[in-house]
Amino acid sequence: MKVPGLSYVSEWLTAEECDALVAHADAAEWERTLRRRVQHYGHRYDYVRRTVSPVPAPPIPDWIAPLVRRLADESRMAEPNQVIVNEYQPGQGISAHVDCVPCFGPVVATVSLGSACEMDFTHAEDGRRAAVPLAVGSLCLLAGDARHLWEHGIAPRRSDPGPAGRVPRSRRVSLTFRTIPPARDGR
Ligand SMILES: O=C(O)CCC(=O)C(=O)O
Ligand SMILES: [Fe+2]
Repeated sequence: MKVPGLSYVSEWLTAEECDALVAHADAAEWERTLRRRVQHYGHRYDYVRRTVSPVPAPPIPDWIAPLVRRLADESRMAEPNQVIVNEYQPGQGISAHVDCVPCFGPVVATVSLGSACEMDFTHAEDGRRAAVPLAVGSLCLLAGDARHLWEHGIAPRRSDPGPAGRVPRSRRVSLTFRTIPPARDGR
């Protein structure tokens, strides 16, 4: 099953780039307010109110800025101004959701570091389902229906199905890039 509007770029980052990004993330401060640890840059997202928070976030750091520029240079999305770093230990996931449509621009991009995982997509209206493996170093872009009509989530489990049996997860770190439109950016 294909998810319309989903683009997947394998090996967008090299293994060395992935390792360096995880090391930078670990040298930065993790927030522990959710079950999984996160870092918010550019703008803070308020998970309770489900909107962009007026509470300021640290600016996008130098170790992430080259990826922001690269996404824009490759015309994958309008230059992102918000980045959330998520950490998933084996057994942790994220419940099915659509990223806030009015808060963010039409493309949301995620890179996967540290461990592969399967991302589950469910059509919010007709219930169609698709499981998309996200490899280390890959870039996953959600636009169109994949961005607006399909929910995405990660099951809180310790392994994923693979071509030759279950594949154990290890610690995964993801970077998700979003573009807050100017009207909201100016708050
Ligand atoms: O970690 C991921 O790959 C997805 C994160 C996500 O969906 C989100 O932060 O909205
Ligand atoms: Fe999301």
